[in-house]
Amino acid sequence: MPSTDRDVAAIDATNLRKTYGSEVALDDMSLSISTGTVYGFLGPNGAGKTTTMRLLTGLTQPTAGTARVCGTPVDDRRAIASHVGYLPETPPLYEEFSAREHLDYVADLREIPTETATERIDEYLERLDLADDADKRISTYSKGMQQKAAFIQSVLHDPDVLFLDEPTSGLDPRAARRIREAITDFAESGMTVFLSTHILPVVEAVADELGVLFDGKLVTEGTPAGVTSRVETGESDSLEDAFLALTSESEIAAAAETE
Ligand SMILES: Nc1ncnc2c1ncn2[C@@H]1O[C@H](COP(=O)(O)OP(=O)(O)OP(=O)(O)O)[C@@H](O)[C@H]1O
Repeated sequence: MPSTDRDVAAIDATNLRKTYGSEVALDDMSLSISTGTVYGFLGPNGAGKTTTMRLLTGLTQPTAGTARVCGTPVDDRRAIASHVGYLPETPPLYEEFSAREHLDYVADLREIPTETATERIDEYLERLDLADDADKRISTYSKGMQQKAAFIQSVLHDPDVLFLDEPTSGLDPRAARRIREAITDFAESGMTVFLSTHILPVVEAVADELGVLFDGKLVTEGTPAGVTSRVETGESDSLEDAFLALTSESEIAAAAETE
């Protein structure tokens, strides 16, 4: 069970900015996300989603601004590591290991007591239908099987805040449903889940709140239903229409600013 104090925001970012040379990846972005929230993070390619997650997990440093996760500054990498779990878009896995060996190794690095680790690993392997293949080498796995192993790796230490980059990418419908169910269960147990995905039905199914990022700026926030109803698309009332309308409005505004 995550140990977060519910009075402290799970994620608190103020005026975050990240540049790579002349490229502005993130521009003055502020966020406050309460404990136990499933936060859907949407944005077109190149909007700055991965950059945001790398900043909030302490993997990269901001050019300006500050961020805290569970009250801990993200530049305190050692302390942050115990609070966060991160499933990146291309997860690092030791392909010569089996999933079980890999997960045992990660549990060891995380200093999870052996008995607890074995219990969790068995439970997750079972839950994600990976138990029968757990002793085969990861190099023989399909993309979806690798994604499942990486997902287990990201939650093994029972983090307070879980960052997921396209967690259902490459998964068949049954596996995708298992991940969605796991996300909902985690949130019920008090974990905060920060979910970046292009798969809008996943956001609609699990997110309590969402934020839309465009060109390094947060252009809207709210509940999925709130965002959908606030945006007059003139078409159907779907989150997809709202997302497309928001990001094209932002594109027009950004073009006008540069004229
Ligand atoms: N290491 C880097 N060096 C230079 N530019 C970078 C670097 N990482 C990201 N960028 C630039 O920052 C911007 C934001 O990239 P980022 O990967 O955060 O976007 P994203 O929203 O995650 O995109 P996608 O949905 O395609 O994964 C892009 O213009 C990208 O080219």
